[in-house]
Amino acid sequence: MVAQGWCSSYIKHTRFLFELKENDDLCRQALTSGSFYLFHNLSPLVQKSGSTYHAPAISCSDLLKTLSQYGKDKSTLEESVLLGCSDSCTAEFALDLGKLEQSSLEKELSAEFRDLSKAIVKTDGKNISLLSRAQALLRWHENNQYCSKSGKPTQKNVSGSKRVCSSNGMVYYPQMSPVVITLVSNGNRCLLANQESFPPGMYTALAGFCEIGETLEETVRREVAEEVGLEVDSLRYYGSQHWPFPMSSLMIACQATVKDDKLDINKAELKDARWFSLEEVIEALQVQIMPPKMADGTRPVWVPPRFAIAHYLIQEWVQIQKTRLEEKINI
Ligand SMILES: NC(=O)C1=CN([C@@H]2O[C@H](COP(=O)(O)OP(=O)(O)OC[C@H]3O[C@@H](n4cnc5c(N)ncnc54)[C@H](O)[C@@H]3O)[C@@H](O)[C@H]2O)C=CC1
Ligand SMILES: [Mg+2]
Repeated sequence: MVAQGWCSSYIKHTRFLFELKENDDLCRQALTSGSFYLFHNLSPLVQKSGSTYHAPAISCSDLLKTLSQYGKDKSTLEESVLLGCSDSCTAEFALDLGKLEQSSLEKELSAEFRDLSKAIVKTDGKNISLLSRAQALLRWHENNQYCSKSGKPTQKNVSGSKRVCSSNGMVYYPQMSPVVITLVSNGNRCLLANQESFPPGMYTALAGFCEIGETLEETVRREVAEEVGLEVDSLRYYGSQHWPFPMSSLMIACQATVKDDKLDINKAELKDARWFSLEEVIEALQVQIMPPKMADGTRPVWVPPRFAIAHYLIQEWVQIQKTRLEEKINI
């Protein structure tokens, strides 16, 4: 049994959450003293402060007061999913109130439900990962209410770490799809691509879903060959990020090099792909997102903003190029 308030270190937090995930009674108890991030049909509740959004954590007592206005009681809390815990080990949950009327809820809570893909640009870093995780988990539960084998309903455990089929006991765990995102470099220049579905003028590193049975390295080699007709020569892991759009993905970012740089663009996948010099990439990193059209009717090239791992992957390439240049000058 874990008492509240005793844990402060990362390991203690992790063990606390581990118990909550699997122990329904303990998690039910944590619900009554937890804090809640609210959603409405997968749009998070946010409050504007200046030009940024902040997701308010609603206490259990405040939430129960709000729910009571709609004739709901504490049994509604069990529709929540566990997200994590605060430094003082208050369990944090996400709850979708999509069945209640949106505008009256917004008035009641003095905040708004905003589409995450739009709100994310203005949301602070810690809130972005929390809301991404919450939305992905809520969406997974919404989409997995029936067993794919028996067609019978599945039941969520209290924390939401799994669903179990009521007829055959099959256990379903929240899923995400691995995606590689690769910044290809030929030494002096890097390759950025644009897809039909991207906002106008946005260029980024090559991305692609892993296929069943592939290693990460195989996916990178296949995607680069498929999309731009190049053979990867070397590959280095950079970092990863959970990405909630359009479903839940684990973005695995890599730096790759190629020897040959003649592009053969797959037009079914990409609208355009180009080699960019260090100066051009530095310029693109400085362009605001969704820039207005220039005098000639085109838009300046821009890259994904700071909430996307692509941004940091591109920044790292710039840093490496700058260091190389400095080393050359110092020789
Ligand atoms: N966080 C970041 O920095 C960035 C994230 N991305 C994300 O990467 C993802 C993949 O990029 P794409 O070039 O679109 O991938 P892609 O090159 O693999 O093409 C997408 C196609 O792959 C197929 N596919 C295979 N497995 C799939 C699955 N599990 N889910 C959906 N489609 C699947 C579908 O036919 C789909 O049309 C996108 O969802 C995009 O949002 C893309 C660039 C930057
Ligand atoms: Mg792709």
